[in-house]
Amino acid sequence: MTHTLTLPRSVEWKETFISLLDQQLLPNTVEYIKLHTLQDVWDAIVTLKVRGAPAIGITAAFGLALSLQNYDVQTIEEFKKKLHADKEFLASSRPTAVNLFWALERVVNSINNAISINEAKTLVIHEAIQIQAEDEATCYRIGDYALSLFNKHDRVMTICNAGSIATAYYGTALAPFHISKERDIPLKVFACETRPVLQGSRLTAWELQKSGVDVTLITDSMAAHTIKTKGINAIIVGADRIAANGDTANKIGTYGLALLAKAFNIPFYVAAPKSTFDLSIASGAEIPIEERSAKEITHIGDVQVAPDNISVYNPAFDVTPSEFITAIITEHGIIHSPSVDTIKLVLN
Ligand SMILES: CSC[C@H]1O[C@H](OP(=O)(O)O)[C@H](O)[C@@H]1O
Repeated sequence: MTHTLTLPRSVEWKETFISLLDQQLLPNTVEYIKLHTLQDVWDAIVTLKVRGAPAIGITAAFGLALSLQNYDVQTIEEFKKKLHADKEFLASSRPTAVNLFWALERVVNSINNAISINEAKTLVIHEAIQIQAEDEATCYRIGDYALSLFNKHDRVMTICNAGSIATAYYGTALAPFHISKERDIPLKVFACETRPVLQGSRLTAWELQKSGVDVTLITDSMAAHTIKTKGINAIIVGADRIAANGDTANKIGTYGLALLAKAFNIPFYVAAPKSTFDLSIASGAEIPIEERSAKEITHIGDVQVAPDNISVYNPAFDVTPSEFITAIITEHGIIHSPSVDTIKLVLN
């Protein structure tokens, strides 16, 4: 028997505004806010009201489609100049997830041959809608491929949230779990809470529980003990930027899980769309790692949990070398033992 899924969506295009699920309020409050300006979109990305590489790219694309409705320009050249400036502004919001830059570039390039302002406006809106629609189909394919790697009763660990709300729908690393419910496959998930922003406890636990998936929440420090005592069969994570050799940037803590997977001799999978690959960089050494505010670590909500004036280091991502990655699961197929050659083979 199959179950019909109804998963939460991160963002919706409403023509005169963007409807956004405010992920900072989850899991206690499910609230969709209205974004009316480019500044609203920039703020939403910077403050993680929307987060997750594909969801950031989709929201930024809709941000351009929203902003152009207020352009006071007379020529297509002026239009293109303003759109480029808006693109640069949104590109300054977060540095690591390549989907942001990929989506912005794709929208701006969509009007390269436009000869009128009206034509350009239509093309931008169409391209942004296309990006979201394609990502939903992409995530389903990733989930389908990922599911083929698991056995029916596997216990799988994950970190952060690479779920439906981090993408257009379904998610990447969480897609197999959602789809497993559609197919009555009883996978069990162990979700790391993912300090400091708690995307695991606040978002993944919430999302999987809503979907009816068997999910157990652990703290990040429990990962090794849980793998040993709970018989974890595999680890699957999302990605924010993958270099040409397969080195992968993902939420901080991911690299540690990859090392644990090696130590326990269990597979470590990365689930990511082609749009998360940055083939312009040779290795993970070139991936910019976002550092966020100290308050994310010294406070939990409004409660201070560290002494005043303490030094803090808050990298939001780390890079897992490709040698620790068993396979990268994409919509074009599974890249086993990721390398320059195996990536080219599957993606081209
Ligand atoms: C499907 S991409 C999800 C990816 O993005 C997360 O980072 P953030 O919550 O800071 O945007 C994390 O790295 C996830 O794996």
